[in-house]
Amino acid sequence: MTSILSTKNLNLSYGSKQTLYDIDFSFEEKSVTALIGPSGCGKSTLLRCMNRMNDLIPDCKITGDISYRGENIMTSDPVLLRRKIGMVFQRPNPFPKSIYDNIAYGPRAHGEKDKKTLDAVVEKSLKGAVLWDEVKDRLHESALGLSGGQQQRLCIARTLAVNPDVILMDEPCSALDPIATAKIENLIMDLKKDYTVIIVTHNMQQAARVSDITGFMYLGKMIEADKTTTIFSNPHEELTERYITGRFG
Ligand SMILES: Nc1ncnc2c1ncn2[C@@H]1O[C@H](COP(=O)(O)OP(=O)(O)OP(=O)(O)O)[C@@H](O)[C@H]1O
Repeated sequence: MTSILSTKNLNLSYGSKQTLYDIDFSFEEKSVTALIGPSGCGKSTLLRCMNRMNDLIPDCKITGDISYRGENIMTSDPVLLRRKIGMVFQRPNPFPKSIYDNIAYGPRAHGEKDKKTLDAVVEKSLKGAVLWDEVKDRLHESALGLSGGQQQRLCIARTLAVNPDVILMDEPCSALDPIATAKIENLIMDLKKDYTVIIVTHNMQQAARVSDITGFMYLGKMIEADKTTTIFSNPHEELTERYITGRFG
């Protein structure tokens, strides 16, 4: 396995409140990594560091290194970085536009004007997010008319449309019912053939089902990270065991 993103001595504070402590972590290419841990332990904060979403938060101070394919992300262009490291949020957030225009938005913003090319990107991205068959006959209808689960797959398709390398997912199923959740989970397992996926989840069964590697965080520290099967069957740290057996959190 090859490391695609890594952190070294990563510390982060919001104002005077330190939230991440000395995180040393490597994310492996074309695999699914789940970040788990009790509420407030810093999972989303760590995820947001990976495409510099925390830059948008005033008073957020980061020290240490984060590298993406060997390059320091703190000195790279954040717009290009976010194209390569896309993000899917907790609540589906389609634009109030047609299904087609949601997907074409990113490529157009990057200068693509050719209709045939855009048509092909829209089809490929929707197929990649396993949504094409459900929407191919209504591409020019509003995305807001889709169900919650369809909207979340649309948001994943919108991320795929700009040809990312890594997809960050922050609790992507927390607003969805079990059937829609199962579809997204299957999609995540499919996506790792072509992409690196990092997912924050509160749902330990979900982490166990979809991820190859799991990192357990507690109070801003990465307590333990290992193969998901090891974390859930034979964790090294007692704290991890207590968390995964439901004794706290
Ligand atoms: N924009 C912000 N400004 C100030 N503090 C923040 C901000 N975002 C998060 N925090 C604080 O940082 C800590 C970690 O939050 P974070 O959202 O990363 O945790 P989490 O593990 O993802 O939690 P949850 O599982 O509840 O989403 C919390 O104490 C939170 O209140």
